[in-house]
Amino acid sequence: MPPRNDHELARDFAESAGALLVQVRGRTFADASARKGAGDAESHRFLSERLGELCPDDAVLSEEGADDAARLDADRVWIVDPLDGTREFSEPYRTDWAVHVALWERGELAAGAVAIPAEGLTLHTGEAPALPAAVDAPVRLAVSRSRPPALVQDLAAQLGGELVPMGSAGVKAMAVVRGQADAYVHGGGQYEWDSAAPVAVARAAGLHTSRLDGTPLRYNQPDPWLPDLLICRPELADRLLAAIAEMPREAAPSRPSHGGAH
Ligand SMILES: Nc1ncnc2c1ncn2[C@@H]1O[C@H](COP(=O)(O)O)[C@@H](OP(=O)(O)O)[C@H]1O
Ligand SMILES: [Mg+2]
Repeated sequence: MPPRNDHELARDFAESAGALLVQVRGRTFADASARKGAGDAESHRFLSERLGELCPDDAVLSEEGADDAARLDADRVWIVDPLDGTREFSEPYRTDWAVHVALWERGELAAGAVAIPAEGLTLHTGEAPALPAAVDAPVRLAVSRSRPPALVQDLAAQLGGELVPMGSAGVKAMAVVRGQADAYVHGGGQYEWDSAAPVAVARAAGLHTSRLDGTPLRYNQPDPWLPDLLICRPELADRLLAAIAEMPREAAPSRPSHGGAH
């Protein structure tokens, strides 16, 4: 059935790019570095073509594409990460990688989808799952498996919580939506495409989303660097924000050079 609205469009884009990535992964199974390059490039090309075909009047901000300043005057901008968790995609048998497709419309995220193709799962803003009931147990913090920020390790120690390491910003945010973790706390660097779709889906599911200082996450900014975020169950937001405010400030991280939109 053809998509009826922007939520379903976002879901279809993410799901079909994910299906393509599953094929790329199979084809390049023996060569991790070829797999990374082919995954990023082929998913980006596919999404650019589909967006151009189905939404020709909308602007696009993609991790793998050249940034076009025209997006700053556009009413609708698709913010996409064609392959989030590229490192995990390149490792055999891991399932923690994702495709992010979000739609920003006149100042706010209007729709979004996160596909986790290796699990055959796509979560989207048109049909966000109900949050599992809260349980009285140590807080579980989803955290990067390859570069866990010191802030999150200190926070877990302070709260008596547990770290749940995994790859991909989308997979971590969806772990909170799915009840596999209670919060995703990130500091030290990221771009808009890493969090736009995950944040859209998390909001639709009723989660708290903000910067680490509690201020709103803003998208389609001139500079897409958006270095920190908190996504958590709503009943934990005040406690986590208060604890984060007490943490010693880390030195500003050096910003990595970026070969795509920046
Ligand atoms: N300090 C940092 N600076 C820039 N990007 C970062 C970052 N830490 C994490 N990211 C990005 O956030 C995504 C999730 O990372 P992680 O799995 O380590 O939590 C990755 O996206 P990509 O895979 O699209 O590059 C990664 O590049
Ligand atoms: Mg990413």
